[in-house]
Amino acid sequence: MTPELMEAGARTRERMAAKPEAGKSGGRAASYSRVVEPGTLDTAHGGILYLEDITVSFDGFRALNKLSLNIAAGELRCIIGPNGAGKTTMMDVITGKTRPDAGSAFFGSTIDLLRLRESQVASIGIGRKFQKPSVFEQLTVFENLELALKADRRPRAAVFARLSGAQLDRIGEILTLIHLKGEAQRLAGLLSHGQKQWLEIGMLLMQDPKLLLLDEPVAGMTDEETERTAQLFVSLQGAHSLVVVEHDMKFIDELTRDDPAKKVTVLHEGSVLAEGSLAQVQANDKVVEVYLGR
Ligand SMILES: Nc1ncnc2c1ncn2[C@@H]1O[C@H](COP(=O)(O)OP(=O)(O)OP(=O)(O)O)[C@@H](O)[C@H]1O
Repeated sequence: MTPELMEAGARTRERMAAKPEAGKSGGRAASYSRVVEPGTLDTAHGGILYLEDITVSFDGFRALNKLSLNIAAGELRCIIGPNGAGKTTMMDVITGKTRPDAGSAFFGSTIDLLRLRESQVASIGIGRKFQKPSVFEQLTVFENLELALKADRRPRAAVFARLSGAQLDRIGEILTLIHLKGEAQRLAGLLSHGQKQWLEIGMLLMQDPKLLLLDEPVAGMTDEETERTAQLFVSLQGAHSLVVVEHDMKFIDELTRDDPAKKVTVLHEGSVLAEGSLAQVQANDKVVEVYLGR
């Protein structure tokens, strides 16, 4: 092989390893290297979420200001930041609820999130948990999970359709994971606040999302429930990617305890102020000034 050919090959490999170009749809480089089904999640380059230079303005006020953030496949990323930092707006952009004025957002290398509607984002494997639990209080825990499995979301249709053995097994697994095995036949409305949060997380897991977005999941939980939730999330990393927005530093500490190098991102005024291990961001003067020192 000539040096020119080797050089050209190296350049092609570099291009293929690069993440998608900002603003372009579909990650052309990825399609050179292997066959990727349209709409299929491609994490071969290691990343599951790429936000680049996202800007969102509300009446001239920049809620997000050239925000860039990359999440690796299987990663559990904690996002902290003071009130108004842009955390919810960032989730809204990822899930198609808010369209940015500028920037790009890719799910894996090839799926351009900015071209999808909110309902499509949910169906490609991005699950979002809002702060307030929204379970069907008049149904049992089991029926809530059953409902989350079904395409037809009307409670009566879902409850009366027969479940396959595999589906029953899956519900059993999730019940164990969310610590509600003993409560399966209990009405969801009778659960504690923390248990309702777990049930809703279980309902998301029934859809087997690749990326879970969790907005202040432990707000209102007891210390014990918070610790169990941290254990649950840590057990999900790897098989799922998780982005956890949280104010509770004790919870962040519990989420990062298995790996002290685990990244924590601090948002401030719509941009990333700092990123690093929990110890690093806690020792960062800018972070102390805008957030932790308050
Ligand atoms: N629909 C909207 N119209 C106008 N301003 C908005 C809108 N949504 C958010 N904002 C503003 O954008 C900024 C970022 O808000 P956002 O809710 O994303 O912050 P946050 O980090 O989630 O805050 P919190 O921790 O309080 O939930 C805030 O100043 C907020 O007032």
